[in-house]
Amino acid sequence: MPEINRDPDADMVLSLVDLVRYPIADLESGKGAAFLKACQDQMEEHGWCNLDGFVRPEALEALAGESNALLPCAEVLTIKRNIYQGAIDPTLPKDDPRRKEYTHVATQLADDQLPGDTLIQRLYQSEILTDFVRRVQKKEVLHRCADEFQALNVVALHPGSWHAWHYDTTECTVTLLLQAAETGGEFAFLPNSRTAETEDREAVDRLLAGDMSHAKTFGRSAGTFTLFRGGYSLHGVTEVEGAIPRVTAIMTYDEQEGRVISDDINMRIYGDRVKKILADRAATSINA
Ligand SMILES: O=C(O)CCC(=O)C(=O)O
Ligand SMILES: [Fe+2]
Repeated sequence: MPEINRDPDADMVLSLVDLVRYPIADLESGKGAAFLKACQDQMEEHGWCNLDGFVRPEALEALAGESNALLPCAEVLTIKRNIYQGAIDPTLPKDDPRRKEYTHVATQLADDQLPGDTLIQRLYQSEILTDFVRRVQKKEVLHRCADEFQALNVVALHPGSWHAWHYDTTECTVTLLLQAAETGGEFAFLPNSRTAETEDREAVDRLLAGDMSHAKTFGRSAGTFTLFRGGYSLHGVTEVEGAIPRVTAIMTYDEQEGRVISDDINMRIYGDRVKKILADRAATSINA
C-alpha cells in the first residue's frame, strides 16, 4: 500500500481514497463512469449512497489519529434545538411534536478548529471529491459550504450520547465515519422526508415518537463515506454504547456559492466560543 503523500500540492483524494474500489478520480472512463452511474442510481432511488471502506486502511488510521489528537481541545457542546434548527413556527398547535426541542451532547470541532494542513481538511478541500459529490447528487453546480464554523466538522459522541433528530442547514451532507462505536451509534434517517414545499408529516411524527420501524439504518464500519440529502432527510444517531466514542467527519455542500449560516444558528450549535468570536468581531467593527 502506498504511503500517504503529504506534499502540500497533492490532492488528498489520490492519497487517501481506495481508488481501486472507488475510481472517483476518473469518472469518464468505463469503470469510473459505471461506478458513478451506480452511485447516482442509488441516490435517486433510495436517497443515500453508502461507500464502505472509502478511505484506505492506512489513511483511516492517520485520519482517526489526527482527529483523536485534536478532540481534547474541542468544546463539549450541549445542543438544544428543534428538528428544523430554526425558530419554532408559532402557528403550530401547542402540542405539535415539531415544537419540541431535543438535546444532545457532542464533543465537536468546528471548521475553524480544523487547520488547513490537516488531512481531513485537505480531503474536504479536494476539488476531485467535491466534483464527485456534485455528480452523485446530479447538481449542475455544488460548492463546499462557505460557513467558517459549519463547513467541515468532526463530531465525537461519547458512550451514552446520541445525535438528536434534525435536518441539516445545508442541502447535501457527506459523512465519513472515522471511528465506529463498539455497539449502537447507528446513523438513522428518513430519506427525502421533505421537499422545499412539503413534508411527510406522518413519517416524521412516527420517528419523533420513537418508532424507528420506517427509518433507514445501516451498520457502518469506520472508513465508510455516506452521501445523503441532509437538508431534506430527517436524521440522527442512536445512543452510542460500549467504551469508545463514535467519531465522524461531516462535510457540507450547497448549490449556493458562498453559503453561510445565520449567527443565531451557529451560536445555538457552537455555544460560548462562537458567541465570543462574533461579539468580539462586532465590537471591533464598531470601534473601527
Ligand atoms: O454523525 C453522523 O453520522 C451524522 C451527524 C449529523 O447528522 C450532523 O452532524 O449534522
Ligand atoms: Fe446532520
